[in-house]
Amino acid sequence: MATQVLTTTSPHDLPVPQILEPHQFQNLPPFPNDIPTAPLVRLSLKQLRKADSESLRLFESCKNLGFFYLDLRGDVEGEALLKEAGQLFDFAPKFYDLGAEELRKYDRQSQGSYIGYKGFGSNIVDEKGNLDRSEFYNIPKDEFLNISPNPYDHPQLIYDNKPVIVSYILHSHSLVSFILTHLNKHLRLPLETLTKLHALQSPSGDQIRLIKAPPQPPSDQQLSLGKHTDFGSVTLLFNRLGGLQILPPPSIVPDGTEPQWTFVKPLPGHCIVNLGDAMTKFTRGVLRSNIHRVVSPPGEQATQTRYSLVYFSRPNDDVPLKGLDDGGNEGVIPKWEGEGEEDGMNSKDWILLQALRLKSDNNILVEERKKLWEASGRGT
Ligand SMILES: O=C(O)CCC(=O)C(=O)O
Ligand SMILES: [Fe+2]
Repeated sequence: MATQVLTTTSPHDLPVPQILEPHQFQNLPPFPNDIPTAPLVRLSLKQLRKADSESLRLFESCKNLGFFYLDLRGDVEGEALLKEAGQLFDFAPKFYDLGAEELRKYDRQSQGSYIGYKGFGSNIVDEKGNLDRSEFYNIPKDEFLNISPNPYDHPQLIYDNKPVIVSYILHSHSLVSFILTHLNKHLRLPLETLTKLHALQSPSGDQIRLIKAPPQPPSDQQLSLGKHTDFGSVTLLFNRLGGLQILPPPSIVPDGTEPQWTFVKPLPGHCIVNLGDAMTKFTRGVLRSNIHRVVSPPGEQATQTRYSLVYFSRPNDDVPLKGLDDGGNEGVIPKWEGEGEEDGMNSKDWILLQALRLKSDNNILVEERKKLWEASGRGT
């Protein structure tokens, strides 16, 4: 791969400490080396800062698969994010030790909000009406940056860790903006179109999600998280254990073979980046929001509790989810060819609808759950 020679020193080239997250990988059984893994392209943040070829690889990955690895090592901001992700992985077990009874006080699903806690088994995961096998806690950007007019309350342990949470939000948002800048360029959109739709200080559904999935009994395995695409724009994901699977599009599997659910192997020093539905809508299908799900970790890893850490970036609340106007720079985003004006639900309503539509529990009859699954459109 061709790289450009740097003639100036940028702040991103400063020496960086080698801290990061080694213990969290070292203390776990290894990811098996005899199972197929998903063909995510591995990009480097450091290269992305300086090499056009890396930027092009990013664009291609976002068109072909909508998922890629990003090596954060060797970059000041990248390493800061890795360090904070490591701190949040240390925080997660302590946080979930508060127990479901305590955390349920922060479940706002019945009030029509996805902020806070989602208990074990409260979403439908498949056409049979089975329930999920994971807990979430969603921490909203707006509340922690003090731009939410009506913040909810959270467990004290969250406030005790506010500095790392705020810093993780800022670094994640900044990394997403950087990725959006590259996509903006390749989509030939007017300067800053995408970053203005994702302004840090404007209200949005951006959030951190901390996930816990305990080991499942070998004789009774269900999906930990049902198949889905993310609803927002760009998702940054940190995994220690396997369990995440993608269903690759037919275009990238060998001719004559059917796409199979395939594990994404977690890599130390990297985050997994994937695009959500908003990016597909903005680009009328040029960029891909790929389907994925979470199952029990593979091999020996199945004996472990799986934590995972997500940052969901979403368009600002008032942004309509429809094709973007390329300002006359023809050629990348196809023109709207439907009847009349293109219509788009605003981001806030879209996220809320998607986030709550599979809400359920054991008190709802299986037949009802199957209907909810069908109505969600995820069976297709
Ligand atoms: O836990 C993971 O690896 C993925 C989580 C995920 O896809 C989600 O929360 O949308
Ligand atoms: Fe997801």
